[in-house]
Amino acid sequence: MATYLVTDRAVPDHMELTTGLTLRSSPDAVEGLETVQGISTSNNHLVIGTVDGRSVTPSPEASPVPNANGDDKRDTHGTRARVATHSTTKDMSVATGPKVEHIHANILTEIAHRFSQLELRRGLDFSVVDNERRCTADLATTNMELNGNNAKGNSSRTSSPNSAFPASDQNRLLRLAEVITLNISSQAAADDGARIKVATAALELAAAVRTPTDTVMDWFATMSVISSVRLFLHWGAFDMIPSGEGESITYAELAERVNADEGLVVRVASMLTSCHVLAHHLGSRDRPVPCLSHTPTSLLLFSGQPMAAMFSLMYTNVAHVSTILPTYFDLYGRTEPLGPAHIPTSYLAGHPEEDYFSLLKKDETALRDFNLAMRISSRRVPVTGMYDMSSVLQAARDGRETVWVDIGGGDGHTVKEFLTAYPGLRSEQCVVQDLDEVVVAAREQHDPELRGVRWMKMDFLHDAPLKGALVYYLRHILRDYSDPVATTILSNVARALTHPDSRVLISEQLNPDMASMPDPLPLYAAFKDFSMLSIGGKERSLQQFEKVADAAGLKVSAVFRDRTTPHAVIELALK
Ligand SMILES: C[S@@+](CC[C@H](N)C(=O)[O-])C[C@H]1O[C@@H](n2cnc3c(N)ncnc32)[C@H](O)[C@@H]1O
Repeated sequence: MATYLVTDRAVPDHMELTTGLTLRSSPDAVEGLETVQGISTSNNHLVIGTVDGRSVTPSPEASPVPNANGDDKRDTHGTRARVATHSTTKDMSVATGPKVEHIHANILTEIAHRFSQLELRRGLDFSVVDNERRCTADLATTNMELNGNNAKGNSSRTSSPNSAFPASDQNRLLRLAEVITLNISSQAAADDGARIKVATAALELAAAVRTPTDTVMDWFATMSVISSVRLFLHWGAFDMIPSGEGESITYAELAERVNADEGLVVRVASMLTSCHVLAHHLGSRDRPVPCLSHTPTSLLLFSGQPMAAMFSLMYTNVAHVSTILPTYFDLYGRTEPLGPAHIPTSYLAGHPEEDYFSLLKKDETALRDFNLAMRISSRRVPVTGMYDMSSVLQAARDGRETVWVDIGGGDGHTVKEFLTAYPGLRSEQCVVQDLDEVVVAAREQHDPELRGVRWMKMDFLHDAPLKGALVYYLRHILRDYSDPVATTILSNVARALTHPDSRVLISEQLNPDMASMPDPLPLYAAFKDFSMLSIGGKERSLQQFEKVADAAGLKVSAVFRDRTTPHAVIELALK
């Protein structure tokens, strides 16, 4: 058995290498392979021959100069080949007919990958070890023919001799595929949990089968999407596109409305149509001109929409902050920011001595956007349904004056959810405490569903909340702060626990403990934690919550986890 190794290093001497190997693809082979006839070696380099000896070297009149990333090319015969023009240490020498060209190892990986998609006879196993940009082919014989039969039906879990993926990866990939299939077809498909499972598994599956180059290129594309969305938001362009059923706007009309050159609008909009944020089409039959129309995604980006506000918030706290993060950590040291002041966002704003919320309350637009954006998090993350409310409802029935104090409750949207879900809880028994400006703005909304709720100003960094309530509820509060600040906040809350049955409820993402975590954090959970870094906050594991609670004189008395998200309610009581 000979093993062929496609690598960005020279093929080692000790490997058993064979010349004259004939691999022939079927007439209807995957595009790009139809000319590949043989793989053999010469001078410790892998050699690919073509059926008719033609070169796959791109001619000058062929499409533009290819690069070492392996851009698609066509030769003079129209043969699709992926060729790099210059040799680097990462390139492989490849003979194509009589000529020798340098082909990047990634391209060979791609070729190997495509071969592997063909039905291979007599035990040929051509597998791709993607993350090391290496592919291996174990050949049962040295003169092996490929035929083009479809690999249908060969879905064996344990042995798939012609799989593109190493056996070690196959089980994981099949498991992910199974999660997708089961959740798509299950009765529970209407359940949001099933949808989340499908989306998460599909993302993981895609990540596992993509090439490293694809992955990195995607980052660049994402950066460009962010930049183009930001421009269109700033120009009010999403608002200018008519949103009625079947309505659209020409690029020229949009350019006029946003006071920009049409050419510029076309380029920015192309970014957005390419990733389906907006839709491009050729207008109506009677007016066939290039047009733009909304998609369900772009409708979220109208001004005043919570998602548009969340975009602005995330843009500042993640994308914009990234421009100063290296300098920030050079200056303050490579440690978690302690805050509340001297955090990356206050450094970015040119006021490092300020904390996040004092900066926010000085900027009316930013504050409004922030409060609006918080509605997204309550939609995506459950508010009710986790905590066992029986003792709360009993206290409400017993007529307790203050049952529920929402600390940092913003405009009261979470209290509203509890009041709606649990009619036994009366609005007069609920208090929302927040910064002065926030309370004033919330009161001014005169939300009829919050009539009766008591609004009180407080600064949780310094003050104790209203004393003697049953529940002190902190949703998405501690994660905005470092451990020392979170301890200060909890110590202030603990001062209000004058009644033996009083409880503190922390409603936040609950990360697994790193020490016993078999898998990496899901992307969404990791991103939420990372985005908190810029304001000096963090997402925590139970052990981390226990630590801050303990330092504040409290103990974890119960944990209520959400069924489908990493969110939980952690109940604390006096030690
Ligand atoms: C991330 S939001 C959470 C809002 C709400 N609890 C939710 O889950 O959607 C943080 C809230 O804490 C409030 N806040 C920030 N600093 C505060 C302070 N020092 N004292 C009281 N409230 C504060 C903010 O105004 C904001 O309403």
